[in-house]
Amino acid sequence: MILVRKLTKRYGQTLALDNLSFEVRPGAVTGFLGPNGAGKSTALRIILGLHHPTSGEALIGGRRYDRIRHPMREVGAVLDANAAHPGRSAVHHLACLARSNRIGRARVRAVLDQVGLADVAHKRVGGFSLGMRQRLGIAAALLGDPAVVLLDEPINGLDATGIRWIRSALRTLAAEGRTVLLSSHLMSEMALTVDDVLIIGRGRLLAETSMTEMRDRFERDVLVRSPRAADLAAVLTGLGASVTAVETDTFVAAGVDAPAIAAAAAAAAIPVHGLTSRGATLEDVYLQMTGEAVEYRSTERTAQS
Ligand SMILES: Nc1ncnc2c1ncn2[C@@H]1O[C@H](COP(=O)(O)OP(=O)(O)OP(=O)(O)O)[C@@H](O)[C@H]1O
Repeated sequence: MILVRKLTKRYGQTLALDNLSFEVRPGAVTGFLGPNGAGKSTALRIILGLHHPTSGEALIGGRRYDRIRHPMREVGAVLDANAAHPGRSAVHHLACLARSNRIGRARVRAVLDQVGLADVAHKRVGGFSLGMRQRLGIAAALLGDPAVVLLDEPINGLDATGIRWIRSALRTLAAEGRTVLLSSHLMSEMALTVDDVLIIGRGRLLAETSMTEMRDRFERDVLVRSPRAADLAAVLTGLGASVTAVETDTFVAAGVDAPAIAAAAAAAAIPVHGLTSRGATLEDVYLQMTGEAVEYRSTERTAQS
């Protein structure tokens, strides 16, 4: 569990975090989303004790990072996929980290297996692709078998195979009961990856919600096509939906989602030729939210100057 309470961080004139509070629960993948400069890295660095907040605090399992006796055993982080020295082999890199953190050598082999790098364990990191370096970063983060895992932009720049691998690795970590927090500036990267989402803009929390709730809130109605449109419309009205005819074979249903329409049509043996969920896409909603945050900030700045 990560708890961030009233975190404020100033860098000179820049207010990077502005009274930011949120919680990240165990057993789920949480996305930390915001445009460039929103304050994501600053918050992650404060959680990891690398930067000091101007005020407020960040707690991991109830304690500040600098009060944790064996940090690698409680929290693992991947801030930079290029953190390993290019001249070292993967196994050497991990063995050094394990030794300096008093972690048994057996964990090195275990994490290499876990991230699928066992076959290239003795190869120099300099020859690794970005996807392999990202896996090595995750292996390093998992060395101490921590309950909390933080990743800064882990998907950025990866190819489709790398993205698929990261997604399933994060799902596994969450299913093991760990707290998993990853940052990104792209909603498209988060939509298929995370359970919960925190959206920040200009250092402020804009939304703290689940992906399911985001979808439910913004996918508004369904365009339905059926050769027996009138019959299907009557069935859906009976279920409490409101229906507006568009053409003889097409109508719009609100208050009922596409899976429920499909199920109702199947139960009544009515053929369906098309179901299209409509409304703002997650990307639209995100851009609208963060765009407003940018506008708010520019007004504030003008007022101050
Ligand atoms: N060490 C620093 N000194 C001065 N200003 C900084 C420092 N680190 C961050 N900032 C500023 O604080 C704000 C938040 O930056 P931060 O890097 O945390 O955002 P971010 O959401 O991680 O962005 P990105 O997606 O671009 O990495 C920005 O205005 C940035 O310029």
